[in-house]
Amino acid sequence: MMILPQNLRYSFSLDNTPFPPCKCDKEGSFSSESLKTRVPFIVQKIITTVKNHSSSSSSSATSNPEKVQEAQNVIIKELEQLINEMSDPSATLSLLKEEGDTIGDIKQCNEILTQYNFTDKTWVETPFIIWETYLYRRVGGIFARSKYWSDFDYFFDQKLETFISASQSVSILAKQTLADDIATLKTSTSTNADDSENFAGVLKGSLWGNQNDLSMFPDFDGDDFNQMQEKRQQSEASSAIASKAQSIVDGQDDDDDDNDEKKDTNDKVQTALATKILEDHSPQIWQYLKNNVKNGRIDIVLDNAGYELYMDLLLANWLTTHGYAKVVYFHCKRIPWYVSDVCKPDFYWILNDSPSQYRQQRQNMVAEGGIEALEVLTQKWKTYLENGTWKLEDDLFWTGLLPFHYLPENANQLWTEELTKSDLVIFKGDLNFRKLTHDLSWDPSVPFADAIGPLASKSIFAPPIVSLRTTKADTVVNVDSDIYKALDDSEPGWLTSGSYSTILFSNPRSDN
Ligand SMILES: O=P(O)(O)OC[C@@]1(O)O[C@H](CO)[C@@H](O)[C@@H]1O
Repeated sequence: MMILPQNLRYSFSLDNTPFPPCKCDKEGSFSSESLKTRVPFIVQKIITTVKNHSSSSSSSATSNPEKVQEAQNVIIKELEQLINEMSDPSATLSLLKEEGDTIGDIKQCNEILTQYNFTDKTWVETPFIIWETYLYRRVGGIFARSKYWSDFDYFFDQKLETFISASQSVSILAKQTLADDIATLKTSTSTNADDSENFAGVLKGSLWGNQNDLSMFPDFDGDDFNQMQEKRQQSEASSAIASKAQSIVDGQDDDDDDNDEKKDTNDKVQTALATKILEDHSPQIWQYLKNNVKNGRIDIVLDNAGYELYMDLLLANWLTTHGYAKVVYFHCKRIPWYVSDVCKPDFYWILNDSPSQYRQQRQNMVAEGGIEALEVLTQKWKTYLENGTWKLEDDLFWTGLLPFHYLPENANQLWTEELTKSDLVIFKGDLNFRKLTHDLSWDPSVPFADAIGPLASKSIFAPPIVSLRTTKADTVVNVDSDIYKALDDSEPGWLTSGSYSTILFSNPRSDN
């Protein structure tokens, strides 16, 4: 493990980080491909979506079709301009247009762009996390400044596809969850041992739900939920991994002196490759919950809508029903974000509309009794929202340009009034992980708590933090060097395939 010196842990600044930020300067890298093809494709798809919507959801739209059309043309022009800038090697990040931008954080965004001279940097020179976030914020501004399109979610239809097409899985899980709920209510015989296994199950369900991220599959058409899983498997060289693991095992007799050490290494590598969880802190999280949290406050910083959100709701449901959470705060995005991130309407859609959508579209593709179970569950979740057991918030910090190292100083209210009062803050997904770790080219063995800097600091009352992430970008921390090397040697593209994951925990409130 590489431990960072204290002074480097806490003194982050955008232009002074302990490791270099991930950028697009390496030909063929994920970030460089993102700038060249993946992200422009996403913007192009927004243009198509806008063209296909002759009117927006705005109520004034129908009475003013010409104005709507005019506004549509302006939006398309600005989006095309954005695509051109991304491919222009001399273009720098321009300031966001302020006039008419109603999102609420335009001044702060432009201050950051100016303060760190991003307006003098080309896209290639700008850290990946900054330009990519800037891109989604700029698209948000283009719509927000348009009178007739300001409430239009250009990703909405795509977002629900993963939920609709996962009807089998959703309905089976609804039935199982309902059965567990009833059993828990009827008896108080559930023991901590049962809880431990059940908790690991819902936690890992929420973890793997993160594979369903449409910014990595912008052409996903929703016909088949398995299509996305299959695509992931195509990028896995499973046999290569198996043979690598085998060669490590075979090599264990080579040198008798190092036998025990080698066996430990082999076991560790094999377990990681078999479970696909490269570092798993779930036992520590469970110990913390069991011993410290009863009727507590849990926060979940959400990632993707649709199927992933459903898995997060099942996790929250379990924590609530089993008495660990008295209140769960869900944090979602204010504006459409990284294609499939949850906004408030996506959350309400699952609670209000998903059972009827299944009735209309998927009658024959759900488990028997599954829709009824989903109805009961979603009804219960609506009651949770109504009576304040669950709360849904969309602070603008989550769609701001800054990594989370700057959260305590830059989102004071969110930090002091909300997150520091939490017993556990669960950050979902890859983007949240990148923002937690500043998206640097870390030495992979740097501990999670070191990489998140101030968010692991006792002195500012940082809460216990969990990151549940399937790996879809180049940044990795808290992964054993042997495991990292085994994958790097055997499986090109493993870092960004989403096939591997980490469950990481930092607890600044513990005495250790
Ligand atoms: O946060 P999520 O949904 O898990 O992932 C978002 C994501 O697809 O966007 C980035 C590039 O756009 C990737 O690094 C990352 O995986």
